[in-house]
Amino acid sequence: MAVIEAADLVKEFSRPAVLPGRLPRLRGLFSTKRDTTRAVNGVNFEIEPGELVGYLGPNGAGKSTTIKMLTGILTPTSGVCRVAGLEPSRDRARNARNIGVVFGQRTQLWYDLPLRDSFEVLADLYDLDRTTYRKRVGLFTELLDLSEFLDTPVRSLSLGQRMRGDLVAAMLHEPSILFLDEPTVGLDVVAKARLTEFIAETNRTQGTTVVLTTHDMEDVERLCQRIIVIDSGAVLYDGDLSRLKERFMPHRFLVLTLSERTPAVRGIRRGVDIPFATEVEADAVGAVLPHPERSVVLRFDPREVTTPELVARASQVYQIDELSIVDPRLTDVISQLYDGLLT
Ligand SMILES: Nc1ncnc2c1ncn2[C@@H]1O[C@H](COP(=O)(O)OP(=O)(O)OP(=O)(O)O)[C@@H](O)[C@H]1O
Repeated sequence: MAVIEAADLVKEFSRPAVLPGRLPRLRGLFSTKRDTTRAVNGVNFEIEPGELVGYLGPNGAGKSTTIKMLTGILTPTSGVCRVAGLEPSRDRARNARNIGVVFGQRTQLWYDLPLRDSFEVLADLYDLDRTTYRKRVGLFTELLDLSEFLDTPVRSLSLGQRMRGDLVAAMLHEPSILFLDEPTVGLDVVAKARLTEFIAETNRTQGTTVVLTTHDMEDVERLCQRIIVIDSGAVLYDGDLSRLKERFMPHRFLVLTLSERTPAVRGIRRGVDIPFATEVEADAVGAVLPHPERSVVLRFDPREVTTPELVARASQVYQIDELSIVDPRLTDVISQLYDGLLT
């Protein structure tokens, strides 16, 4: 049975209309006109216990608004959401016991207190006994490499340390559901790797259900089996990441660096026809090529031609120094989805 459900979920924000003319703010005070934004526009999905789902979409798509409804911070305008059987906005306190939340843009830790004190306050809030509290703080801070910062005031922590602190705070009561809204934004590669490893491990070993919003496709590739993509408040795609890739990214790239001895490298490239492969611009692979002036990028579909076959054919035509196979980037497919280019 689904642990998180959204059924025809809608959220509208309304505010006094901005009126034309002089002193618009003052005029707004006396006007009954309002502007309405439909941030979430009839969203439906069901998430099963133990799933790790990426909730993706361009800026302003309605991701955070959905998460805020699922955490009980916002009340839906219409439709329903349920989290572990509860309607979050009606049962906020009980819902809070089942969920952990991290908003990457905002901390739930007390800025002037040492990290440890924030954890203590939260432990009191959740009625944790001392032994459980110590065990969990010990375990989580060790896993997230945070033990040496327990006595540092939050305001003196780096962004990565603070974010890891936020994750510990969200996990102290061992919630069965985690909502992570851009948890890796602004982190360096090491901090990001530590955080994503922790999330994956928690999902794997504890069976924690995780809903993750992010703009970072590396996080998505590393963590999510399933993605829900929304735009303008409505679901564009809901399904397995691997199926999305099979459907929209079946091709691969063979990148050849031609030998310097190849006479008139660029001349030779023109008009060459290799069956089952199409020569494309170097930027199609999305990586910096070490020798762009003598590189050839061939796009091919592995269902039509195997890599050894293609390499054999290419070597009949080119003198090759090096070659590599590159997968297309998820980020390209996702942006095409956002742009309505994929159906
Ligand atoms: N409190 C609010 N009052 C009015 N409009 C709001 C409010 N919160 C969000 N919105 C609007 O609702 C829409 C969806 O915003 P939301 O923050 O959910 O998007 P998002 O997908 O999380 O975007 P981002 O990736 O930029 O964080 C946007 O047009 C935003 O301006």
